[in-house]
Amino acid sequence: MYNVGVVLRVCGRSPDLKSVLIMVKNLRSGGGTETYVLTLAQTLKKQGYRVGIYTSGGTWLGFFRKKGMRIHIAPSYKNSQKLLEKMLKLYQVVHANDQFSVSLLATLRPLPSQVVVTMHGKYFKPAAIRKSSAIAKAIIAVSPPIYNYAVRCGAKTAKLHLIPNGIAIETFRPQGTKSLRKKYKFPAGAIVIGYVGRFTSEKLPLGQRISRILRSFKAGRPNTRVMIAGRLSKKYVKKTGGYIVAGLISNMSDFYRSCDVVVGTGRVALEAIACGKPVLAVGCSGFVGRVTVKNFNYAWRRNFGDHQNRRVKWTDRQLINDLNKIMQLKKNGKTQTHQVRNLMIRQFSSRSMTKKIARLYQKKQFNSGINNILCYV
Ligand SMILES: CC(=O)N[C@H]1[C@@H](OP(=O)(O)OP(=O)(O)OC[C@H]2O[C@@H](n3ccc(=O)[nH]c3=O)[C@H](O)[C@@H]2O)O[C@H](CO)[C@@H](O)[C@@H]1O
Ligand SMILES: O=P([O-])([O-])O[C@@H]1[C@@H](O)[C@H](O)[C@@H](O)[C@H](O)[C@@H]1O
Repeated sequence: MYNVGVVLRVCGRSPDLKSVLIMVKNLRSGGGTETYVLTLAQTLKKQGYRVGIYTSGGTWLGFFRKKGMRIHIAPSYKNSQKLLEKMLKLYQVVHANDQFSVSLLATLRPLPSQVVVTMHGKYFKPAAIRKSSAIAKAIIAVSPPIYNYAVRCGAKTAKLHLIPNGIAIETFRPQGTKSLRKKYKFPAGAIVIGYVGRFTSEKLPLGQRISRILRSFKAGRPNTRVMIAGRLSKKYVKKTGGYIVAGLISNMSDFYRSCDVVVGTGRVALEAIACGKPVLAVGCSGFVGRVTVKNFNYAWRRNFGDHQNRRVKWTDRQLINDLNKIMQLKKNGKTQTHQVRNLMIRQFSSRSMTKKIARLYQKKQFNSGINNILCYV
């Protein structure tokens, strides 16, 4: 019997790289980096990959374990070279998701050869981007502004790939329960507006501002209810009758389905669209407004308000006007929402994201940077 690896090598190809160690220093609850990692890991597993997660732990460790993830804990992350070297013998590819992981990988000797890095936001410092460019065979930017930012920081374009976030559309779908309406005893015909985002770091002022606007929007509208969700929302926002502060939610699809409109950005916007809801996109970098078929591409090129080359100011009035418009849309609005969902599903499913990423895992040669960007926009 021939050994498959030997046969492939004789043919000039390397064996399939079907095991991946995904690195993320912190597993914090309700964060986009964490849900990206979880979605990627689950989809890879479905496609036959062996997946491990290398982390120092965090408040979402139990949640990840419950989802069946194999976790390798390095309590002292920064100094965990010995453990990481051991782990790297068990996996063929390593996929880093933050700058701490890149820095740790860069201290190994010899350097691992099969490194892929995803940049989720501008919090990747320029030095970490240059390090990624030196050690990785591929760097993924999750949106065009992050791609441009990486280029400006000195990443080699031949290694850069624009691959948008992917959403598990089998979980985030219109069909299913709307149990939060029952839990919070909303009347049958209530109009429910939901805001979702972590109340930490750069997203704290955004969350506080939107919560304030929604509170005043609700006043004088007895049939309207507001639900605020996200890590630490309970610390920063006060609940009052009909204005619910739900805190951290672990079953987000149920939350979206319980809403009539969702305000959010980044993955939140994509997930709510997948659940068939009209979305008002506003994020750390600016305001997009209602996501429509017409502005869908514009919205995605800004990661639904989270990423932009320059931060753009917006007014409370813009958000209120768009909310009013969404409330007034009836049948026509439903058709639009359905069409937006179709666009989303075509481009942002976890299957299609993982397919593109798996191609990078298998990749040996680099294309020119121009090809990389044209493939995905
Ligand atoms: C400022 C910035 O650059 N942020 C980026 C960061 O995510 P960031 O952490 O800012 O968050 P996102 O809004 O993209 O996603 C939040 C995630 O947390 C989940 N959630 C939220 C609240 C809650 O109570 N429970 C819960 O599970 C949501 O379902 C969602 O999947 O990485 C994401 C993935 O590449 C990008 O899309 C974001 O643009
Ligand atoms: O700032 P914080 O909320 O402690 O942690 C956050 C993570 O939960 C999030 O997933 C990531 O995308 C952010 O950049 C940040 O690291």
